[in-house]
Amino acid sequence: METSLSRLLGGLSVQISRSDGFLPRPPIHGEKKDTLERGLKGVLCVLTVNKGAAFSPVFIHFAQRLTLITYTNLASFYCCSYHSYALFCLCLVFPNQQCRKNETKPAQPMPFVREAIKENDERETRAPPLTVKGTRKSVAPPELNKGSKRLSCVIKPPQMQTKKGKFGEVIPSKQKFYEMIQDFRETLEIIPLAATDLIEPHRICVCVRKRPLNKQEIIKKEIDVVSVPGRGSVLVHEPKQKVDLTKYLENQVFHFDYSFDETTTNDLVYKFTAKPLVKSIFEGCMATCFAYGQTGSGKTHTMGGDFTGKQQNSAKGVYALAAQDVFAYLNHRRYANLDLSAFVSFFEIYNGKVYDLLNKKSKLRVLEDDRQQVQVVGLEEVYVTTEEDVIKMIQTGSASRTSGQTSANANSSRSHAILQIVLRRNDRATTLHGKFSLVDLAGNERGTDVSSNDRSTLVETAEINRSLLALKECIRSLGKNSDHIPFRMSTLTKVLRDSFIGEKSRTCMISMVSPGMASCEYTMNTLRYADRVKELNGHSKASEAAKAQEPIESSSDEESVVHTVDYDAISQVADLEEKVYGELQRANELVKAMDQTSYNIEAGLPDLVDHSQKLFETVLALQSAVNQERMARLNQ
Ligand SMILES: Nc1ncnc2c1ncn2[C@@H]1O[C@H](COP(=O)(O)OP(=O)(O)OP(=O)(O)O)[C@@H](O)[C@H]1O
Repeated sequence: METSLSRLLGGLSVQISRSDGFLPRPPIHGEKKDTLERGLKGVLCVLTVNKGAAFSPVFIHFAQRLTLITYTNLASFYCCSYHSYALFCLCLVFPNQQCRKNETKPAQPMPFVREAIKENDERETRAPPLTVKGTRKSVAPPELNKGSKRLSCVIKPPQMQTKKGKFGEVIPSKQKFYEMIQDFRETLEIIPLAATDLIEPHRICVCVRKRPLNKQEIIKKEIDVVSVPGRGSVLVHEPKQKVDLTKYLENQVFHFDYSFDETTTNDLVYKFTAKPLVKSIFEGCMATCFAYGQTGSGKTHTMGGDFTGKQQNSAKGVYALAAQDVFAYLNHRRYANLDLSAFVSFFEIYNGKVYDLLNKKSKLRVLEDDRQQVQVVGLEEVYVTTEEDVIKMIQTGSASRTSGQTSANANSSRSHAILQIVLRRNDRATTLHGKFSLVDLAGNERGTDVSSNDRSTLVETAEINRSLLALKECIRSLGKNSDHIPFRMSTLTKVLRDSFIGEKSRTCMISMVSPGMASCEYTMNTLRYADRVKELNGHSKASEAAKAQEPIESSSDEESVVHTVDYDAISQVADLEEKVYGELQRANELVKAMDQTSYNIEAGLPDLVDHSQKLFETVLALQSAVNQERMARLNQ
């Protein structure tokens, strides 16, 4: 059991989870009403967790004193705050050695209650934070915190708290929230990531990057609702309002492998995310680094480089930084004897179709052979020898990605862009040695946009939704070491198939979030998605066992969107449209053959009949799929 839930935070909704990522949902199901009726202050969740054993949360009420009823090898217990029912959050951690099997713990005095931040500012009891052997930093013994990835943010002791910040330029309706957030922030101990911090090896690494408020947001007097205390933690201060119009914050906390605040440079992000993957491809791995997030959250800034005005500085993006290291490693004595060469391709996937960004955006086909090897037929793979070569290609490709569109940003957010750096041996067959795919994903907010009646928007939405869901499932399957990887679910996962299979797969997802209050919902969606990707990371068996005992629950928000529209019907149309297109291209070839003076109609006839039949059948199937899709949309 994770023992690092050792911090105290007022007003937090605490996610209860085991160290292997298992997350019971909802954590205090069924207890809320009871608690409310009895007029009690909250509920205490006692976790009787024995690593690998069944997870059985036992809930007991408490008022003034805490009484543990039963526990088995108790590692930690803490209380969840649900702002409507309880106004505090309590998190206590006991060292393992204090707890013995089937032992009943004597009643503990409730040492403090810290209030949630409310608009009317009535302060409830606030006693000093719980201390362990005189230290105020954590209620957990230091050895229990060591190496933890789930460290939460720390409440500063009162003497360390700074004075409440001055209210800045914020519009009046947001002022109260701004103040509450500022109040909350003052209680956080910020531990930013440093370049000297240890880089832990991960097979799947999930992290979050917050961008600063941009000029437009500052002009609109937008408030920043995301805090990054460090050590992988991210907090979203969700502004809420009760029926009596009282404003309050719902503070949601997430934990990832790394969290990068708004001051973090691309260099530092790269160092902790993609850099370890570059090394892995020299060791024969298939690595993938994804930039995920809503439009405008900083995906392109991170991958393609930051902007100075309208000019993108490609040398400062993860693409170029990775290329730089590839060339450094190629010349490194450790890898020089492998006799490798680097090749680059750059393509985008829009509406499930692949376009070559290095070859005038020509449309490419994705084929799977008998051995389930997926090929992007005709994709230009350019031999590169310097970082400058790659930067030029990034610039050419990026320009191609957006050219001819009225809104470059809007367009880019609808397609996935993939830069691949491939290492091949300098043998006759130019054998593949390792591959690094760097992916700037389509904006995830598109996946939730189901309000449109415009078919092309729906198709776009369906495709983005489908590919992002497929991606999540493939990474989760990789984390579970599952035999079945659902890569056929989307073109994106098809072309990245070899990144999801085998021991040699490495994945990193950088989830970008916008800080503004207006983006709060999208930010939450992004963080939930990232959380799901990470959930089973590296602890397949135990998590699966626990999962089997978990009641079947409704899917998370971002998944439920899928059911709003019949995406299958839409996808079916897209697939058949693609097939008809292919058949027509074949027809073109037949026409060309017939143009030849040497053409023999008698010999060619069976082929013509066969092809015409296929084309006819595919067109009929397309017609029927279009009708089905229409019906599905009408029945929504
Ligand atoms: N970490 C950051 N620091 C400073 N500016 C940033 C940062 N991240 C993003 N920006 C700025 O925010 C704006 C939007 O970023 P960007 O274009 O990278 O978003 P995006 O997620 O790729 O959007 P889209 O999905 O529409 O392509 C850009 O002007 C970019 O320079």
